[in-house]
Amino acid sequence: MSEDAPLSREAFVERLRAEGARRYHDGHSFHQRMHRGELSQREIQGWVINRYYYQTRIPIKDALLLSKSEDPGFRRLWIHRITDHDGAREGEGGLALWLRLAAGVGLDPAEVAGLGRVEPPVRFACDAYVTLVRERSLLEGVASSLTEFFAPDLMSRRVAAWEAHYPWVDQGTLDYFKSRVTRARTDSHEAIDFVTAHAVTRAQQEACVAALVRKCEILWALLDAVEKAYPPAEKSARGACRG
Ligand SMILES: O=C(O)c1cc(C(=O)O)c2c(n1)C(=O)C(=O)c1cc(C(=O)O)[nH]c1-2
Repeated sequence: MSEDAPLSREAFVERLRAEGARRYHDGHSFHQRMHRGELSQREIQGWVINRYYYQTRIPIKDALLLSKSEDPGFRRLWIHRITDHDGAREGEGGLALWLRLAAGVGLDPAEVAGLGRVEPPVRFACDAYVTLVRERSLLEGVASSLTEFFAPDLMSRRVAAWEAHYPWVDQGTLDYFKSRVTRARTDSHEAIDFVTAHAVTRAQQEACVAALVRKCEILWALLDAVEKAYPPAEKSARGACRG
């Protein structure tokens, strides 16, 4: 078989799964420490403040994706992703739920919504996701959303860890993650169907893998920046002694 022959659907899906699984941010030390219950309230708050910026970029990148499609069928399929985050009315949707989570970890939701405490490298990483979707093809943009393939397991682990290890969190505010488990599963299946139907050449398949890899790098860079800005307590104490 020629090197340029397209992979079968099965082999292509397996390749995406393997590349994503190796790089997904569930393996990042910040998430691992979160799951082991090792984060302080300040570290959790830092994550919530900064991840909110990621959440705000999602409906913007989905609007860009919609604008790239000539197909009403695709637009009908995809458009709910904007309302999922923005809600059908003020106070509804994923962004509102995230702000409830912010209150649940002891933050002022209005301050989080103001984005004034977002670290510059977090902005840079999240904006890179929007840029990727703006500058690459519709197919690559959809492929970059395939990290959601891995999100349901991570969110389930996160809910279990927060319930077990962070009793000071208002547990009623974990609804965002609970609601995303099913949603992310459906969304990623829609995206995989689209990608496998439209990546018909080997070059297109490779471009999809590359977009997914870049998205994993973006999510990883976000956590690197959070970890740097909110170091573990003993590390910051040691830093303070030296300083
Ligand atoms: O908490 C997470 O670890 C996580 C990861 C991801 C992801 O893998 O991209 C998303 C989300 N959350 C999320 O809440 C979300 O709405 C979402 C949309 C997308 C996307 O690329 O379209 N990813 C994610």
